Amino acid sequence: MSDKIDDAFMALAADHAARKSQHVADLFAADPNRFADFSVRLDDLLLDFSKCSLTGDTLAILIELAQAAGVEEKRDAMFAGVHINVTEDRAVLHTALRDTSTTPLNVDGQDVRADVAQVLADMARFAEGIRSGKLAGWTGKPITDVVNIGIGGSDLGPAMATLALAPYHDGPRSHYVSNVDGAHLFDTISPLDPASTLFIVASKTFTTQETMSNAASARAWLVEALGEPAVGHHFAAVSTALDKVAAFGIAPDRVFGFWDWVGGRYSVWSAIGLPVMLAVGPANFRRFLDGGHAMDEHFRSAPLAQNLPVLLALVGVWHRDVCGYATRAVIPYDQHLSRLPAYFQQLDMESNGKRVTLEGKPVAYDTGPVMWGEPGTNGQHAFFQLIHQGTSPIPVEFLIAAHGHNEDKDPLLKRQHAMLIANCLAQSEALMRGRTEAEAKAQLLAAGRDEDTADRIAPHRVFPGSRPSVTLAYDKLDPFALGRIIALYEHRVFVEGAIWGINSFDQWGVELGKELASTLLPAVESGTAPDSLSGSSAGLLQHLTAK
Ligand SMILES: O=P(O)(O)OC[C@H]1O[C@H](O)[C@H](O)[C@@H](O)[C@@H]1O
Repeated sequence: MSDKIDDAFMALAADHAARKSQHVADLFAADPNRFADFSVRLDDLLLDFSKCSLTGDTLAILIELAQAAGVEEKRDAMFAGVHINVTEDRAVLHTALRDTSTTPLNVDGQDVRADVAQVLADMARFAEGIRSGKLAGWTGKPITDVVNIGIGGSDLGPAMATLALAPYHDGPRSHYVSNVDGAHLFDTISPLDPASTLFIVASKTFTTQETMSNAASARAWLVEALGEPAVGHHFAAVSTALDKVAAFGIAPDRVFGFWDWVGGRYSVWSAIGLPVMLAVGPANFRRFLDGGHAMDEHFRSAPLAQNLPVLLALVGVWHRDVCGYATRAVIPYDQHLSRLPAYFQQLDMESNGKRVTLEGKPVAYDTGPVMWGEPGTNGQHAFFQLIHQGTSPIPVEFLIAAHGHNEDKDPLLKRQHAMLIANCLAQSEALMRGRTEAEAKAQLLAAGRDEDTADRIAPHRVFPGSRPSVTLAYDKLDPFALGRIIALYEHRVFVEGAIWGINSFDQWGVELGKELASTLLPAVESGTAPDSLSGSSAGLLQHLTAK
């Protein structure tokens, strides 16, 4: 870490220490412009971070920190195709997947623009064929159900986006199978008709154990019902490893490629998005890409102090490294975003859950926090107790649309959307404002409780307040808005990783478990624990394989 970065962190720590007992409500009282000063817009997308404990001075130091960490230079290197993923020696160019410009973009001597456009055109042709019924199943029945078999980045992105875009879903029904637990595949396909089912085998590497075993089982199910020759009509594949796909026996015109410069958790914009395109159609998929591109342009051009991904990241760094908060919750007040927390968990935690710098040295500051969440209002009735009154503050990221999709259909549904907004605002307001013991007691007395009871109960009804949250508000969750939100979070992860000096684009931490699982499979099947196994694992293996 450079001296300038250390200096900035030291200045932030001093600022935090000096204002530790300051209540955010007092910051609002002191500054009538606080909302305007601590919120930023990109068209209808508004990021409000005024309910966090930052002041203008804090923000100025955070911007210096971003400059000292070289965020702008690193961003430009990413967009230019420099191999910033140094441990895998790869460029990081998911942004190229949503860019329609024709200016050449050379990656390792190859202009990727034409490749991207070609795969998108192939996907659209295939999607239109399936959606129109022209590309039918083996017996001539049109495809009514699409089952995506993939895991991690080959599952979470398209599954999240398909659900998010449910109001635009006019293609075949979508299903997602990921878990190696055969129950996932079995429960999904049992009710389906093989003659009208299409499987998409989605795997960047085409070696992932879960996906390969689910694909083999799905193939066997299909062959048993329709015979071997039917396979070609009921399978498609998405991968960077085209040689391995060919070995699986999927016809080349049903194979959609992508490239090693697209990370798995950044791949929903690539052919991995095929099931989304099948669900909502190529035009809506294009709008999703356009939304991502709009955020890319903003990220590249807006000054740091007005840059949404940069500000979201700086607030994240403030909470993680200066305030010391170990987790952050993402709570979409949008039922269509109910898979967003799971998607963000991979995006954020697989990217920034790192303990060494780009140079392989231990990091000097805490890196990625635990990210978790559930949709609102459900979370309110489950874990919000701890967020309001637990001993460790948890920064919350609220997402809310000004308009729902159904509100024009029925006044009751319009009212429900108003209730959704009211609940979302109420939560962030309550977290920030809190309730003092005197207020709690006065309320109890007003409700007719006697003095002794009020004294006894009041401490339990105190909310400390000053609990941080940001709110991301948008007009309506359409494909464009979704693309913008996803790209915003991608770039936020990038900026945080750049400040911490880590590689946000590898994932070596998932390897050891995978290696051990493949060596343990024969032991589980034979019931004999290898000598190298710890007493615990050997004991468990014996217990699980005893009969
Ligand atoms: O797409 P695949 O090659 O099958 O990989 C699926 C997933 O598995 C891996 O273990 C990685 O941790 C993920 O980043 C990846 O998205």
